Amino acid sequence: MSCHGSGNQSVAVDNKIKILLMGNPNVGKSVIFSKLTGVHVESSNYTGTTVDYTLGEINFKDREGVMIDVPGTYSLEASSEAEEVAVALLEEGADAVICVLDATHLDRNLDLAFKLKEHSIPIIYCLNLMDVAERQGITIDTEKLSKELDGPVISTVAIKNIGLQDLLKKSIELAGTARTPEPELDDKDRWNKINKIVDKVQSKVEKEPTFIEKLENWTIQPWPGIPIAFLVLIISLGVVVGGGKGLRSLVLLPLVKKVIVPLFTTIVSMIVPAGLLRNLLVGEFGILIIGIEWPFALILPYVLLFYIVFSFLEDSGYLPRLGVLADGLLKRIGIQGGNIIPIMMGYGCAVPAILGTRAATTYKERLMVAALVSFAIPCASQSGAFIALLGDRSIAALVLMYLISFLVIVMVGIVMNRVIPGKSQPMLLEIPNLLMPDKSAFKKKLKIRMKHFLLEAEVPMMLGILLAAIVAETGILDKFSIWLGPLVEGWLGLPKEASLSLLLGIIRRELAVLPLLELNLNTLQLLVGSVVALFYLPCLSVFAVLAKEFSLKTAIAIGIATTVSAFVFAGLINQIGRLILAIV
Ligand SMILES: Nc1nc2c(ncn2[C@@H]2O[C@H](COP(=O)(O)OP(=O)(O)OP(=O)(O)O)[C@@H](O)[C@H]2O)c(=O)[nH]1
Ligand SMILES: [Mg+2]
Repeated sequence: MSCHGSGNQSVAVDNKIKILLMGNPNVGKSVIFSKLTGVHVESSNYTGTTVDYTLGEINFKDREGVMIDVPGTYSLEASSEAEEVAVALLEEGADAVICVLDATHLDRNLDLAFKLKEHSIPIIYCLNLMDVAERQGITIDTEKLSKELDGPVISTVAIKNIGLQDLLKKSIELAGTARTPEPELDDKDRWNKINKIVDKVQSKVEKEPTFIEKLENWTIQPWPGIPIAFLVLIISLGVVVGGGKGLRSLVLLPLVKKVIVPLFTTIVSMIVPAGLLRNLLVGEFGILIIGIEWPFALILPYVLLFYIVFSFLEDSGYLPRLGVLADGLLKRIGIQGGNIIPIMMGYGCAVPAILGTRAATTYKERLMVAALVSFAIPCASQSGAFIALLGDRSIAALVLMYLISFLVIVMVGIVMNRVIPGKSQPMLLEIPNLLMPDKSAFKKKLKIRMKHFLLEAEVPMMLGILLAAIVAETGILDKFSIWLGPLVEGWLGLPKEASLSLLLGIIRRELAVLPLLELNLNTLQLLVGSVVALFYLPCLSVFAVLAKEFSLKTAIAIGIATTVSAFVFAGLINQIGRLILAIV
């Protein structure tokens, strides 16, 4: 059983042992949870991966219980929505708390441990990331630590499943026992106590820094961090764009065009008589022709490669380092460097990116990041469509489109920073250790993301294509085109058939791009069409998540703002482009 919570709802669990997994962000709680309950939850090497709780069942011998993966928190004074969830869960009570400690940052982690001690729930301390601590020359005497904390301490390497069964056993044994809450200490006393404990239990041998440790330092300083960031960007783009193009033109397109499409056409022509139904199936916009080619041969390779690269960057711990380097730039538009993670996530899909903003410390920042992501950041499917559309004709046009997107992000950021009341607050941007991504976790993550893409994107895409086939076959498209003529043909300089993009773009963002593939456009028209698609309406799922996380009014306001921008910017590019072409 698994259950994902949302916000403030209470977790009622009848007669079962209830164990909370708590700790600072990025200490391995979600990995421990997934291994002990068998319920997969996302883990990543940065703070704030888990922004809501998940419930899973645990069994040990004949005892049954539930475990709850709680969002990471530094203190028990909630400073973000994700932390609010953590505090609410603790206040609701449990039979035991597993306090997960990062063995490489014992002092900082003990701060939360002492805060938990002020509650009466029994605590089991899980000293995780012991492999990384060892790599860094850190040894911790767990027996001494256990004495100091007056509770069991179990050392673990969660990703290798080391120590987790012991942890579960101890937690179940201790669940429900009584513990006297300890008095609250003021900050100074608490830190004195923590420092004394760390001195007693921890020893560190100074070693010559390893290459990874050197890289850890290099990647957060402007030199050589910025050149490294560019290198990472170029390699990532090479893999996604180059690899995607190769996969598409060498494997998928020939397979679809030479094998699947002729096969379907032959079968359908044999069974279905010529007419509307046959056209819907295998005609110009046939669901069995375009419905297979667009999602599987054009979009899928880019989405797959994007998630391979992104998941690698995510699990290696590199993304927050980019946040440090971009902090200065992002601060100018009123957001902290840590928000680079939801922004980068937006290049995959805006939905998890908007949910990820729950880790931001102020409402203003949450709203700004969510709006930026909905505004001008193309999702992976849309990028795939752009590469398919522009990449083959003109790489310069493709680069120009991403530059426009970047410029608009900066402009929108500056405007929102002025208009939205409130201030952004310094956000604790913790820099994780650089880690080699765990293979099995990586594979699982990729599988889940691709499954999600197939269900959430491919199905609506095929429905959109069916709609396209219907409007094209029934003549509705012609009427729609006449109606939109002044806008599409006059202002944007596109052929009237491009109206189909506007119609389908309501369903999914990449569907605002793909119909343009069939229209023989010149490079300027391609760029104009792409810019319309870039800003056009957020897709339905993004609209829904904006309404849920903020309000319907906010979702509508963002939708109107992006759509108006789509026509204004694209039209201006068309008019200016024509002027330039006329002069040249
Ligand atoms: N090397 C190593 N990596 C680990 C270990 N435990 C977890 N990790 C990695 O540490 C990172 C953080 O793990 P998560 O489980 O996402 O951390 P979390 O505590 O749930 O973080 P939040 O959800 O942000 O609070 C991931 O990249 C894990 O693969 C471990 O024992 N050793
Ligand atoms: Mg987590």
